[in-house]
Amino acid sequence: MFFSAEEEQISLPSENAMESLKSYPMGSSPDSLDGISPVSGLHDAPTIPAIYTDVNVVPEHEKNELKQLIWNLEGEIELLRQKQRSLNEKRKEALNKILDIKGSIRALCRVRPFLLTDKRNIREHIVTGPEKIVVKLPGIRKEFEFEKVFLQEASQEDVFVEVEPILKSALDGHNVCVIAYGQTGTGKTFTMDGTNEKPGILPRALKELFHHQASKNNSYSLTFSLSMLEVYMGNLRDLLVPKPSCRAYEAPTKCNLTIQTDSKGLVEIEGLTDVPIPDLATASWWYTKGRSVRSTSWTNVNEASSRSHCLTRITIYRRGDASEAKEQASKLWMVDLGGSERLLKTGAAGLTLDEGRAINLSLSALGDVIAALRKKRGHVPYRNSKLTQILKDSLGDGSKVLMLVLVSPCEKDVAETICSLSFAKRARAIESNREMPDELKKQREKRIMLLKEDMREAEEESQKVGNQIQKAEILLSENKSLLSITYKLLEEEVKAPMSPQEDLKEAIETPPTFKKGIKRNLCNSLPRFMTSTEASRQRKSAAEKEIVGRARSFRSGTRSSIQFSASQSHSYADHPRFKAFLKNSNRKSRHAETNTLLRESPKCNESDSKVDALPRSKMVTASDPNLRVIPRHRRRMSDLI
Ligand SMILES: Nc1ncnc2c1ncn2[C@@H]1O[C@H](COP(=O)(O)OP(=O)(O)OP(=O)(O)O)[C@@H](O)[C@H]1O
Repeated sequence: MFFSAEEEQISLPSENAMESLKSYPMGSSPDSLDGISPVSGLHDAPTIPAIYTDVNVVPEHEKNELKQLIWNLEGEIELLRQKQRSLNEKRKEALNKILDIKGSIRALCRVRPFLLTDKRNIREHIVTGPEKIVVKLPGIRKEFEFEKVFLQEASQEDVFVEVEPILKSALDGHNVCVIAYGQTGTGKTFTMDGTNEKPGILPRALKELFHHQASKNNSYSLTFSLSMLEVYMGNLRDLLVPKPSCRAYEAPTKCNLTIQTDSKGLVEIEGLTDVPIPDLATASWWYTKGRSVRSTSWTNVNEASSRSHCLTRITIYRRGDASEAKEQASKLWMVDLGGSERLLKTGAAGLTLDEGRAINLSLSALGDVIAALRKKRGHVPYRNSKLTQILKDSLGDGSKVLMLVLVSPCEKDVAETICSLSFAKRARAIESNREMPDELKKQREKRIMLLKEDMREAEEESQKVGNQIQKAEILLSENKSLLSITYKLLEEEVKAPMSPQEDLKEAIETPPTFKKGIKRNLCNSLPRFMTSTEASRQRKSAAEKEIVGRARSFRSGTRSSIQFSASQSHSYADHPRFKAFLKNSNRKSRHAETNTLLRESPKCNESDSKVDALPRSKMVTASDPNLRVIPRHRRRMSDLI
């Protein structure tokens, strides 16, 4: 158990012992053997004194202390877990309050930068501020307030920062929706999916989810699954089916999924593929696959215009520890809506015209639902479109919605821009800042700041507690391993108790061939056939080196692992009880070793020396895996020299 460097000498014969052994004449026994009755036959054969050593240096009280330490550690880990849970609750509460103040339906606006194909006007008709956007046309001035307006130079990262709180809300168990809305070609797909160089919200969200999953700061475990579908011409099409090469009308089975709502109001789409995503690589693979089969076509406005609403669902499964055994599932919807468009402008005809009509109809239904929710109307018209039916349990009570309105900077798009901004204004859940008295506005901002501070503190504290839990768990598992080794030793001891008399009896029954390893210089009178050969001596010397080496590595390994944990875990290493235990253990080990050494020497001269041979099964060999820890194992002197 707690070995010291000196202990390795326990198993080695001292010079005196060697001398005393040499001084015994062959066939005689030392005085100390007087008490043992002679066994017939023993005197006929040359009596080889042997030394037995006992390397079991784990006294009973130390094992009990170890058990106590494990018990204490388990208790303290549980307390830390409770603390972490309450900190997480505190953080969650603060986040909910922030989101409630901001509104359960938040609206942000992003203005797309000019593209190479855009015609730029000298006169600016769109003026943007951090929270407002003003559209100016001759005789018209329209101002729209938003929680945030992203200017043309805003990066994908800037946008994602605003999405993160809603992501945390999803991780906390809420159903949430991030919806990109806007005219064709304004950057909805760019914002949601992005490019390889500039990843959008969805790939960043996946990365963030897995980052959170790996974080040790959780008192729960997380798993995720992914589904992707598009609402195309009023039909649902699974984007993750094995061979999704069809258009909606070509494969009715997977292209016309049905939506079910259970008694609790939870929505499920029958037959929709839901793939588990154990890691980011798998998630990215499925996501790329789903994206690649989305229906797009060329229009006057966008050469790869999305002709459908694309919905990506990440289901978050959250399982707490034993006290919170029930698994919770929440949905994170990422919705890239089809472009809102005036059909004449896009040059749509035939199928594309029908697609545009279908998109517009469902967008209008979505607007109605959001407006009804905002006004807290008794009836919410979810059933008016497939899109709103699917999102029913993620738009209503307890859910959070983030709507990103994408607009074009071009003058030719002004009418569309005003339509999109009006849609978002209708959807906003709270009164805009402009309509709020200054005093109230300030109070609101201050409250949000305080809550953010609370959230940050709780997060930091929870992180620290998470680290403490991790360190305590390492320490606990080390101590458990030590204890299990100890019990293994005890079991072995129980299985094979060996009294000196038994040893003696067995020695008598041992075939004489076993005596091969006895050295001639120990007993000059040994017959030549009983002495070891040069090869066997070399083997034994190698075996002995291995024995010593193993013992040393075990001891140093054991100690270093404890020191590692102790130095890592401030809370436990600094704990007076733990310090005392380690100190005590080391002291006791040394004490035990010294005692063993003192005890063993006379023992060698007593009963053991009368036994000249043990069967191989009772001997410790270099290849014995239990050698490092065998209690009371006995080694014959003759095997070591
Ligand atoms: N913020 C931006 N920065 C750089 N390029 C952008 C940005 N937003 C959009 N674009 C570019 O504008 C073009 C149209 O964008 P995108 O396809 O995302 O529009 P959309 O709104 O999804 O259109 P549709 O509704 O027809 O699918 C793309 O070439 C895209 O790379």
